[in-house]
Amino acid sequence: MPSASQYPAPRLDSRPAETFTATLGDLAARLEVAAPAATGTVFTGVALATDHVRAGDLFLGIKGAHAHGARFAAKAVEAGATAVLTDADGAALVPDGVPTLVVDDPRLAAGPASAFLYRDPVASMTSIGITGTQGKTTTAFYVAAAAGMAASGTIGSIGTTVGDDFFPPVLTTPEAPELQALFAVMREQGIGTVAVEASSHALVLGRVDGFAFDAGVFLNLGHDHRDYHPTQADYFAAKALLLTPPHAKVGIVDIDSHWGRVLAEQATVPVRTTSASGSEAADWRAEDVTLRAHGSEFTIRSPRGERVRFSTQLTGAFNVNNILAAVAALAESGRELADLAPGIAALPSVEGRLQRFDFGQSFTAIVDSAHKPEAINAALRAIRTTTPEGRLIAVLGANGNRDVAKRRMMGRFAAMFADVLIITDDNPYDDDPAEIRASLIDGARSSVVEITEIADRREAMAAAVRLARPEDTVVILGKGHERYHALAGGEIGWYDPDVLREVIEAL
Ligand SMILES: CC(=O)N[C@H]1[C@@H](OP(=O)(O)OP(=O)(O)OC[C@H]2O[C@@H](n3ccc(=O)[nH]c3=O)[C@H](O)[C@@H]2O)O[C@H](CO)[C@@H](O)[C@@H]1O[C@H](C)C(=O)N[C@@H](C)C(=O)N[C@H](CCC(=O)O)C(=O)O
Ligand SMILES: Nc1ncnc2c1ncn2[C@@H]1O[C@H](COP(=O)(O)OP(=O)(O)OP(=O)(O)O)[C@@H](O)[C@H]1O
Repeated sequence: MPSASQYPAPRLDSRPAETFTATLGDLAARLEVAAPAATGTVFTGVALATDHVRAGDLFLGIKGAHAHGARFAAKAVEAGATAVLTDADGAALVPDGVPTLVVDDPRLAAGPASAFLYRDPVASMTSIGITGTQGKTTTAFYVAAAAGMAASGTIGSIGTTVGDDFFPPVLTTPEAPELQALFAVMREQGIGTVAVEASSHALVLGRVDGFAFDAGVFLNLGHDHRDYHPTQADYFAAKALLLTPPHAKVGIVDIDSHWGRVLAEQATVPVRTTSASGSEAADWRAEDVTLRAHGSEFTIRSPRGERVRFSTQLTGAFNVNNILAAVAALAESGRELADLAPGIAALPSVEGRLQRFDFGQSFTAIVDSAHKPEAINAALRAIRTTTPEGRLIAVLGANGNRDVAKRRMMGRFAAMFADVLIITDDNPYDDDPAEIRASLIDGARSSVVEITEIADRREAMAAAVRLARPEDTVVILGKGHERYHALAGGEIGWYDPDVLREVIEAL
């Protein structure tokens, strides 16, 4: 059987095939800044990291947390950059004779400059931006499925899809030069709809500047992703940026949570609200919801009173919220509600999101990417409520080099739902793996649960499948779509579904 552990080699380049050209003078006019001396200098691409520079690029010298990017201008020119865009401090670092355009804030110019070079590619398609602590990836795939997968694109933590083509992920939301280049590739491929996960980092760092999404979706706000944001208010403000002009033409806000209701009041773009819990105040509602182990069925009611029955093969009440948001975003961007149901019903799974596998085993086997407390809570609750029979056997680890304070809580949430918990390693990097496992076990002890510690991830998965009876569910948490296992000695290739298949076949 071919291994699923290799990303399919992209058939496309991550930059458009057509050569786009612009001059520094034209760009200065577009950005409304003083023209540089070398106005006629031509550039054909944009890059903000020397590793990404191709011949003919404009290199963006941006002040970062560690260094001023303009320090690397000489390296960028060596790699083929024809010009540099930077601020006044950066200009002093650029070698003499290199054509340089000076702006106040080069990071904020990255989006507009890239969109300008590629002739505003996203304008030719329906674009949906999605933010929230949980559900971005799933909602992006629902948008693409509803609009027709073959003519849709998604950009997010699983990577970038362009119809059937695929690019592995670098960041959840790529930096603006890569994002705009991907939009240009999508335009060349005839993509009609694109769904983009907008992380809070991306919103703050201007990665989605330079264009307006047709609709910006806000799903929810938890505590899981706070490392970069000092307070919850700061985290909320970052997410709320998506619903601030010029980022989105209309905002779709899920008001089933506190922060959604706050945002619906505060957003400065026109807002349409959604609710899957029967809120009369919502413009878009899900009604008559039936949840099953293998998905759900419900009716979506539009603000105009239309009612269309939807179904999904994906588990979890939260997916009703995700579908409602995806559907409202597309419908508010001009799609017919009734046309959206077949694609949603046909979506078989989203990679690593409560993904079920049938390798011929008698029990239910699931792989899920949950690696933070709230996501573990949501995933295991969804399995437990829709599969009350049988035992839930969960395999759990925690990443090293981050989230130290969250490990006990991860163990605690897992133990609330699992009958058997197998604690193992999940990207320990150079942290002490035994210490990570001890924190998880410490948190899990607050509930009565059978806990086994098996450091080796493959052995842990093998133990889980050996324990499982036909009525049981085995869930492998943490990696989902990831293709690596990061150990102290370095990363090794790893794909949980492949290992799961191997340990099941060895039964
Ligand atoms: C915290 C954060 O977001 N950092 C971003 C920031 O890095 P930085 O400020 O540390 O950059 P720096 O090291 O000081 O370098 C300054 C500049 O010099 C450039 N440089 C540096 C060295 C060199 O040899 N050549 C070169 O060109 C860098 O590309 C950069 O433009 O600017 C860089 C590019 O300008 C980003 O790539 C980098 O994202 C890093 C890779 C990152 O890991 N970001 C993560 C945290 C992130 O954005 N995550 C979110 C999801 C979060 C979530 O789901 O919770 C995401 O959207 O992926
Ligand atoms: N609307 C939602 N509300 C609460 N939990 C959700 C929601 N949607 C998905 N989840 C849970 O969060 C997990 C991650 O979902 P998904 O990958 O779609 O979110 P994400 O925002 O893209 O997260 P990440 O950036 O970590 O990949 C799912 O497996 C599920 O357990």
